[in-house]
This record gives sequence, C-alpha cells and structure tokens, in this order.
Amino acid sequence: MPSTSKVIRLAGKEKRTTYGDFRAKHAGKKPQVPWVNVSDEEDRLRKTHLKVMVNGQSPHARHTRKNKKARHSVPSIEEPASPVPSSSGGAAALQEQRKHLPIAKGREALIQEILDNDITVLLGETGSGKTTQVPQYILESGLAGKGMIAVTQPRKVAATSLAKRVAAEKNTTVGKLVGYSVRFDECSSTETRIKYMTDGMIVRELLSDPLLSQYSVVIVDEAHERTLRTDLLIANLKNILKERNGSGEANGKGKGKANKLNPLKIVIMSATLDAEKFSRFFYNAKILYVQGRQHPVKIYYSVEGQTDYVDSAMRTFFQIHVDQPPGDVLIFLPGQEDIESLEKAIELFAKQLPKDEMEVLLCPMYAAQAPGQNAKVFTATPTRTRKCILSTNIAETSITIPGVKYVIDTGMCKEKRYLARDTGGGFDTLLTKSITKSSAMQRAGRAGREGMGVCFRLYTEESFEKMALAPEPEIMRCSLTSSILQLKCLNQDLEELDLMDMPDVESITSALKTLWLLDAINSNKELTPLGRQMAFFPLEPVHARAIIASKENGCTREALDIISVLSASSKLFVDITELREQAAEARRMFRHASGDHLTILNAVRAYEEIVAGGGGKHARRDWCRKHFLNERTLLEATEIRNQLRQTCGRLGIDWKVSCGDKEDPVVRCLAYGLAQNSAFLQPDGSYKQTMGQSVVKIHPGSVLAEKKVPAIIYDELVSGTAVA
Ligand SMILES: Nc1ncnc2c1ncn2[C@@H]1O[C@H](COP(=O)(O)OP(=O)(O)OP(=O)(O)O)[C@@H](O)[C@H]1O
Repeated sequence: MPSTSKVIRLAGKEKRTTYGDFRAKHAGKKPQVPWVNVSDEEDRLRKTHLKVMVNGQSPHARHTRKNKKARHSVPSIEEPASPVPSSSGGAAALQEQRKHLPIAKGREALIQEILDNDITVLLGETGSGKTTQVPQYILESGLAGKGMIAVTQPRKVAATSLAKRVAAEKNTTVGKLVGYSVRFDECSSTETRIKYMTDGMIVRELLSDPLLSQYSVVIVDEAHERTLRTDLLIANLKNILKERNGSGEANGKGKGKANKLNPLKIVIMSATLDAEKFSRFFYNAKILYVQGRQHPVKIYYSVEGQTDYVDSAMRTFFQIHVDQPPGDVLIFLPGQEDIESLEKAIELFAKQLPKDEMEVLLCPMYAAQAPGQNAKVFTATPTRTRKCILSTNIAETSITIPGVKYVIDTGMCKEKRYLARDTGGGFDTLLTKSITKSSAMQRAGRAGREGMGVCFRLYTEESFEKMALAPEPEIMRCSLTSSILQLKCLNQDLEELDLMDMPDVESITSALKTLWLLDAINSNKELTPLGRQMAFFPLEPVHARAIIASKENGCTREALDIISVLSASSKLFVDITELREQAAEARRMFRHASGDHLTILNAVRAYEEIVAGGGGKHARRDWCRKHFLNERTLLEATEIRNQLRQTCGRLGIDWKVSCGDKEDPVVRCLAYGLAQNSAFLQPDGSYKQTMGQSVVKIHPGSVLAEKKVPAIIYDELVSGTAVA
C-alpha cells in the first residue's frame, strides 16, 4: 500500500492571501497606514483576582486616557528617564538589572509566603520578573534544600532561552547550575539546581519517578495556557503533595510527612490567570500579586476591524519603520503560511525604500522551524537595521527578545482541535481563530521588556472586550491518546483523576479505541506489554507502534530513519508553492513509487552518502539547497535518531537490523501504526477514509499527487484548507 505524508480533508475552501495578491494590490504604491487610536494600558482583568500584594507601587506611572487625543496618527514615542540599566553588559550589569525588576521589592515577602505555604499562586504583570527571578530567590534562600527546582514552560523555545538567560544572570554557562530539558534535547548535569523544562518533559519524568523525588519545588509557569500536559501535571502534583507532604492542604507545611522525601512546594505562575480557579483547585491556596511592570507598554487599537490582517500588519510595519525611532518589531501571526506571505511582501517593499532608510532584517519564527533558526531571532541587531520578527504564538509567553520595542498583534492564532470520528479514533487539526484576552495581553507584554514599548492591535477595542478571557483548556479539545497511554503506565485512569476540567466521554472513548487498535491496551482497557513499550518512546503512539513493528519486519534501521525525520520540528522537503515544479524536478532522484515515506528514506540515504564523502559543511549545504531539502531537518533528525536508537537498545530492539532495498517490510511496519489513517480510492478520484466518513485528497506536494493508487496510508491530515 503506498504511503503519503500529507493528505487534505476536503471541507470547503479557505481564501489565502498570496504573494501574487500583494503584488497586484500594491504594485508601485507606497504602503498605506491603517487608522489607529490610542488606549491606555489596562489591567482590569487582574484587579478581580487581587488578594495579597507582594510589593508596592509600580516604578512607572501608567498612561492615562488623555493620550486619546492622538487618534489619527501614531505619536512619536519618548522614553521616560529610567534608572534601569540597559540589558546588555556583563554579570555586574545583569545583577544591577535584577535589582530593578518590580518583583525584587517583594523578594523577602515572597520567600516567606512560599516558606509558609505548600502551594502558592503568583500573579504578576508580564516582565515583572516572575520566570527569571522566582527560581533564583528560592535557590538563594535555601528553600529548595538539596533538591532541584523545576520551572515548567508550555514551549521549547521559552525553556531553552530562559535557561540561557538565568545561567548568564548566575554568571555561569547553561547546563551547570541552570539547565533545561526539552524533547530530544537535555542540557543539565549533576550540578543543576534550576531546570527549565517543557511541561511534556516533566510529565514524562513521572513515568520513571512518580513522586518527582528529585525536585523540592515545582513552578508551573504560564499556567493560564492550560495545556494538556500542564493539566496532567497539576493533577499529579496534587497526589504527590499528599504522598510527600502527608497533607491535602495548601498550607500544610509538610506536616506529617508520609515518607522520607523532602516536602514539595508548588508555585503556580502567570500574568493572566484565573487565579481563583487555581486557588480553589489547590485547597484555597494563597494568591499573591506582584504589582507593577518594569516598563510601560502603550496600546493602540485599530479604529475599524481589519479584514486582511496580513496586509494590515505589513502596512503597520512600514508605518513604524518610516515614522518611529529605532527598535525591533515583533509581529504575531497565526501560522507559517501567513509568515511566509508577509515575509515576501515586506521584503518586496523594503527594496523600494529610499537608500537613507534603515535596513530591514526579517526573522521568521515558528515551531516547525529548526531550533537553530529560531535562535537567530535572539542575536543582536546590526547597526542601522530594524529587525522584524514574524512569529506565531511561540513568542507569546515568557520570552524576552532583546531589541523588541514594537509589537504588532493581528489578533489571530492557530488552535489545535480534535475532530473525533464516529467509528473511533480521530485527529488533531489546526484551526485559525481569534485570540483571547490573555493572549492579547501576553503579546503586548513582549514589548516593554528593555524599555518603554508599544503594541499595535489590528482589531478594535470593542473586539478586545468581546474576546474570551482565556483559551479553552487543551484537555477539552485535543487528542488524549498519548496522555491516556502515559497515565496507564502510571496506573492512572484519566476518568478517575482529579482534573481541573474533565474532557467529554467521546474524546476519552475515541483515544481508548485508538490505543486498542494499536494493541496498546486490551479489551478491558488494561495496558498491554506492547503499550508499555510504546510509552517509552518520546513519540506519538502511532509512530512508536511502527518502530516496535519494525523489529518483527526486520527493518528497524529504515523505520528509525523515516520516523526521526517525521518527528523533526520542520519538514524535510522545502515546499514553496511557486517553485513546486522546480523542486519536484530537483528531487526526482529520491522519488519512490511507493510514496513519501520511502522517498524520505532515499533522501536520508543520499544525504548520508554526501556526509560520508566528506565534502565539508558548504558542500553539504549546497547539495541540500540544490535538491530543495531542509538540511536543518536532516541534522535535527540525526539527533532524534540517536535518541531513538538508545530507546530501542533499552527495549532490546536491535536498531542495526536493515531490510536493505526491500520496500514491503517498511510499508508494512508503518501500516501497523497508521492503520487508522488509511483511505481507499473512489470512482471520482478522491480517497475515502477507511475509518470515518471524510473524503481526502493527496497533498499536491506529495510524490503520489499525480497518481491514482487503490489505497493509501498517511500520517498527516490537514483540515479545511483549500487545494492551491
Ligand atoms: N533573554 C533576555 N534578554 C534580555 N533581558 C531579559 C531576558 N530575559 C529576561 N530579561 C529581562 O528580565 C525581565 C523579566 O523577565 P521575566 O521573564 O522574568 O518576566 P516575567 O514576569 O516572567 O514575564 P512573562 O510573564 O512575560 O513571562 C524582562 O522584562 C527583561 O527586562
């Protein structure tokens, strides 16, 4: 059965802004500025949650409504005289900066509160210093004893960049006193006391250490995002607290220790949190509030709603570029396609600017881009240049991008949503939708980290008022398959966990059906030995199942080559709509009649020959460019493969076993994992899913796009987007 990496679910057309549209619309014209008005920065959301102040007044006065007179133009932005030193500089400058953060005033009070309470909920404005300082205060005060302090983050990029920043503040290199742990990348040592980690990694640690015995403090940061992993962690922390502290109270202070482990301290943090809900969940835990932000952020709303947010973002960018003082610009967009469209449009217009204007340096930032590429965003901006970062919501929380003074918020994001199938199983899909108030505030908070900032919201104040406060918890809208498998390994049933919000029965049933079809659980919903093995792999269960099946099919080497590429954060085949034919021609040598997975394998093998040939870095890069391959994906996949090989070793699977050039064993083992993702050819040329009613079409970037084959398996289903 041929296999393809991507199919499209045909469910109506969605209009996309393309490069061509931009050219037609703006050819020869100077970009126009959208109307904007000024609103003062507000924190009315938080006022309702305020219970205990940790410190006093904000160091800077807030902007008031009198700014409204600047309705029709963006006034020039003046820096208030600030005693705060600049963020660049050595260790002494960093120590000086730490002292000026709003949270520093409340340091002693905060430590005392954490000492007195097992669970603390901490609210503080973006940039007040929660994420970088609280772990250091806890460490410096000796509150963590000999244990480690875990600081969880929903996203990789935040965990790694925060670890680097805090290591610099501690005048050390990352991986020693301060480390991080993200999927496929661990940077810590026996010296590590503060560990920034993704919520996924700490949930994974529960498998080998159910009481998280290495940690004396767990700080759950950006808890407002309510990711699935954060919710599972929080539910487990409640149980661990009972086990380790012997109390089910927020201020139990470790009384009646149930075992020999250190008592656990839990801190829940965010700038935009429904603090009362968290407090109630944790036995009415105390809510602390850090008042004030280091630098103010002015907010501008558009007077009218913007129908084409990519176009409006472009015009707002040039308005800033032409009229405003130096400072980098961060633009929030929903996804990669919009980022690419905007990148091209800005590039085109930037070339038409007069010679005496500053240069524009474009830096895209999205999860599917290799980590090294995202790291470029953090490098210093050259002189006479304005950096323009085009990002999805991966830059929305926790991170500080040095140099950013302006934020443009399109008000849109992509949200993962699970579409269940009546016949069992289902899939996660990304839908473009309006953001929430929490997101809007977090996005604005990315300006004003090093000095006064400005945020342009490409939506009206009225639209902001109508936004939901926070996103719907992921547990209510995402696939539960992987989580239920992990919980089964901890002898836990999702239905019986004390969760903040309980998902509906259908999505639990759907996940259980998938696990049953993969043989991870039996018909009594009990974990099978195979399921336990699958949970060892840091992969989606479908991919883990394929690797395990490769053992009996004698093709583990090939399965790992393919699945490590599928698990990398960016695609291997560069897919530019306008250059699709040229790319297909350049990649002809890798094409495999059996589909995309074997084509990936051919590309990996060809790349390895180039590496073995010893042509050097430049030769490898040129070869990849020539063949429209993303070398960063290949490099990342090599790292992932090394880890998967180690996991195979621990499970007694010999990764060196190869089937050579035979294709059947490879497709067969993929089919074990992807059996649910299969579709049969229909008389009209479309494909119908075997499980579910959806009609799908092979993605135009697939090697099978032009072919009609009786049946396919696939590993990615895109919903609702149009065929280009
Ligand atoms: N990588 C960095 N480079 C330069 N300055 C930084 C960096 N990280 C943090 N800072 C400085 O430290 C301040 C506090 O950052 P921190 O992340 O601790 O705030 P926070 O209260 O957790 O904010 P948020 O809620 O947005 O995560 C920032 O406003 C910025 O001035």
